[in-house]
Amino acid sequence: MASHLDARSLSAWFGSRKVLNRVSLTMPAGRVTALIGPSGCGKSTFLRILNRMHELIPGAELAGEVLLDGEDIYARGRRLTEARRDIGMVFQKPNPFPAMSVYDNVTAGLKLTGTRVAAADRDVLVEECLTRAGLWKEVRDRLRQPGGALSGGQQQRLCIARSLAVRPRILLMDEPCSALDPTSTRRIEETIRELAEEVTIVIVTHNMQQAARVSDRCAFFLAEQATPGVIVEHGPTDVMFSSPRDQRTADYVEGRFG
Ligand SMILES: Nc1ncnc2c1ncn2[C@@H]1O[C@H](COP(=O)(O)OP(=O)(O)OP(=O)(O)O)[C@@H](O)[C@H]1O
Repeated sequence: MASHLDARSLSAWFGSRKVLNRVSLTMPAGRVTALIGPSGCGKSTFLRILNRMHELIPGAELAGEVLLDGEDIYARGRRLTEARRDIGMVFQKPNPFPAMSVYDNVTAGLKLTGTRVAAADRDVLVEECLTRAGLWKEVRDRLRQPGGALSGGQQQRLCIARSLAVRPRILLMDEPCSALDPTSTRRIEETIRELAEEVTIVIVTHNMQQAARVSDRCAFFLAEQATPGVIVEHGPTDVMFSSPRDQRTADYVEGRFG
């Protein structure tokens, strides 16, 4: 069952510099939401707030609420590890443990998040996650080889499989294809579409074609003239691309700036 995520009036600071101002966005269950906007407008910061990674940066502050199926992940008594298990993250650069086997890479997150899986069930879990990440057929005969021996695109799908192993409710992806070639990019995009029914996905992308291909909804972030980032407009992807309400959205999606 996919979950929904609600960001309510999120503001963020690095030291005294405010970089997000009262940003609210609903990311519906079982949908892919793309965060788009020029460099430096706060997309990655917003994403890091969604799974409590922002607070790890020295000097970083935030205000607002993040509700996962109605429950605030920042509420007192909610543990950091709980939010991290429920809300997984895939980064720009594939980051498998290079010397660890493909198999062990998939199960690496279990211990870290305190997820128990009986030894007898691990083979099934590894196959399931690699299948869902669209990698099983390519690696089933290489499960004991190091993760670092895979191609860049395969490594990124291995990272997706690793994220899935702890059964997240939400998957955040920060420019997951920017280090990949076009073929690997298309493969990851297919994987995103296949996963979307079960896991709610939020993806940051600079590639407008990619946003149009993979997302159901889009949010356009902008930080004008050194003001903090805000969401100018959000809505169904086809509307954002074909008939945006705001001229700045139209200019951005048509490639006139950023
Ligand atoms: N660790 C940090 N310390 C200080 N300032 C930071 C830090 N990380 C980001 N910032 C600043 O916060 C603002 C928002 O950055 P962020 O990375 O969230 O933007 P972005 O929209 O994701 O950009 P890009 O598309 O280039 O990745 C920028 O002005 C950036 O310089």
